Amino acid sequence: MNILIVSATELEIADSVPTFNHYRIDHLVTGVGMVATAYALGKRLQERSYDLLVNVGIAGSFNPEHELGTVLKIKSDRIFRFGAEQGSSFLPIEQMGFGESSFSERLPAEDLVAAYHNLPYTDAISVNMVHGSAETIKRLQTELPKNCLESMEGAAFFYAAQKAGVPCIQVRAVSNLVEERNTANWNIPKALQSLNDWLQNFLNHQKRESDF
Ligand SMILES: O=C(O)c1cccc(C(=O)CC[C@H]2O[C@@H](n3cnc4c(=O)[nH]cnc43)[C@H](O)[C@@H]2O)c1
Repeated sequence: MNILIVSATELEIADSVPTFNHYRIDHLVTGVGMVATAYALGKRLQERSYDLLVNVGIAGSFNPEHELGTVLKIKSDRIFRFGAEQGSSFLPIEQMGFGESSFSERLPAEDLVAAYHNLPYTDAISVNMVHGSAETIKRLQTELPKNCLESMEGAAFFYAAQKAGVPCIQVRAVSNLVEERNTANWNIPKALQSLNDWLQNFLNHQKRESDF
């Protein structure tokens, strides 16, 4: 199985580069945000073909009970607030007739190993502006699924993969709660450790399985 690992930053995958090299697995660092991700992944998929795209990264969680470092797989991811204001309400892009805002994982024909299946699923939103106002966050906690995560790339990753017709999965580790901005509460090292532990375990099992 020819796998491409996709992350927004070098930092998010740095600890796993020796594993990528060992198995000759490609990786792509897109830059932060949906525009950078869609461009970089779209370009790469014009140049090379893959059996599976794996987006990994850190994320914020809307669930205040989430322990930092928790690793989750993303079932579907939505470009947040993609549409138009209509008076005091919001008109989604779907209702405007200009496309879609929500995109999902697509599993490959070859079964994935237990390291993937054993992860809990959640949904996510992708934002251009990280939420940091207590008022907005309180409202979103009632609107979004309880364990919803927030990143700046996931929906664009699924979008580019869907456009190219390539199976795709997304796995994120919680680095922070989505709360009034206070980066002193973040634990990026813990999230990176659990994300990369998971990634290396997944690749070790998946590559061994595929090679038999
Ligand atoms: O300094 C800040 O306010 C800040 C806010 C969000 C992210 C960062 C980063 O340095 C990491 C960028 C990277 O992390 C993902 N991420 C992590 N937590 C969140 C979040 O709460 N909301 C949205 N994105 C988040 C994101 O996908 C970026 O690629 C610094």
